[in-house]
Amino acid sequence: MDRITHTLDAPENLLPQAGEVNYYGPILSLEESDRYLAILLKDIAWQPDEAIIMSKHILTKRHVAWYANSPFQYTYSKITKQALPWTQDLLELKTITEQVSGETFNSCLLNLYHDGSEGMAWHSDAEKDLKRDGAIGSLSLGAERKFAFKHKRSKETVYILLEHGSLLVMKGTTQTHWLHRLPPTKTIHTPRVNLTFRMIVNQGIEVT
Ligand SMILES: O=C(O)CCC(=O)C(=O)O
Ligand SMILES: [Fe+2]
Repeated sequence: MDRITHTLDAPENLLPQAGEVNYYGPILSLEESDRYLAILLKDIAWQPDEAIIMSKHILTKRHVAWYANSPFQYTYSKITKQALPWTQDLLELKTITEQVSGETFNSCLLNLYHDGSEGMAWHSDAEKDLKRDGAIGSLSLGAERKFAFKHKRSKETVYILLEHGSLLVMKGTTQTHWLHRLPPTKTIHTPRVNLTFRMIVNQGIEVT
């Protein structure tokens, strides 16, 4: 598969206004997708996500992990996490995502949804440590799940199915004007791994 050609023909913007979301479909072969899914399920340092919501300490069923170029600290849902060094497989997936999207990333937040009962609520990824209007490259492996965008003011909603081995790129003012979520579903009984490649800019808090 000649992945580099994809940068020349970025797919149409899925959003009708105020942001840019490109869905490239599967960018890995089925064999590569199956292989990376099995490796990531086994090798990633998966842990429940922690958050402080309305003064309550929450541990999610969904598991997460955080990798980056250097041991950045990253604050997300009021909890500060420290990045782990890239594994070989994550670096390969980062390179592929960069080649296809034409973007550059220095970190990756991974999510493991064990089955359809786990999802992610409406949010936007606009934390202060993220590059403003920077691209987020979202690679999906495993169970095919529905993903939704909702415009913050008009409430207009856009849905997309995220296939095994596929890439979705969110950029421009998407995080300013749109929320996104992964709805839970009763019909999925197998795991999904999602990798969101990001660009962290607040290097002042990098731990060396
Ligand atoms: O699982 C997904 O596809 C999206 C995850 C997400 O939105 C995030 O990690 O911020
Ligand atoms: Fe997100």
